[in-house]
Amino acid sequence: MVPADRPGSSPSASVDRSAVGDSAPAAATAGTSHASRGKTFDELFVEVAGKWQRRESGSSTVAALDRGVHHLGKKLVEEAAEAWMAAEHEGRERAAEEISQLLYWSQLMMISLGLSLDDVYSHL
Ligand SMILES: N=c1c2ncn([C@@H]3O[C@H](COP(=O)(O)OP(=O)(O)OP(=O)(O)O)[C@@H](O)[C@H]3O)c2ncn1[C@@H]1O[C@H](COP(=O)(O)O)[C@@H](O)[C@H]1O
Repeated sequence: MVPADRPGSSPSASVDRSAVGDSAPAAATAGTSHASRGKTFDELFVEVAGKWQRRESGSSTVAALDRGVHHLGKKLVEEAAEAWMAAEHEGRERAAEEISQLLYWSQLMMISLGLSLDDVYSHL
């Protein structure tokens, strides 16, 4: 469980409304060329942040966020290592799959800390 005094410790505190509120339909329709091959980073963020905000039952995202930053950090490192190994030994397709999981766990860490997409994009 995330400590109560940690930023983003509650669903309402963890989600930037600009990321999941009225912008959700726009995010879902933007970049429709991605529709046939998965989702964009922004679309996934809106989806998982919304699940956390609603405390959606049965969501593995909510269960993972409930375990807190330490768990998320371990998953982040695990997926980074798997992405590295896949890149060196398993080919581009497997590397792409592992990198997608790295992006997912990065998003969960962002949500746990109450970081918005813009908070991160401002450093790019
Ligand atoms: N994109 C992802 C995603 N990427 C990775 N993962 C999780 O990361 C784990 C990594 O898989 P690995 O193969 O490395 O590990 P594993 O051995 O299978 O599982 P572990 O033992 O590591 O838990 C997966 O088992 C998932 O739990 C994801 N879980 C969910 N999503 C998406 O997030 C959205 C919300 O999902 P739910 O919260 O489950 O509804 C949906 O669009 C999902 O597709």
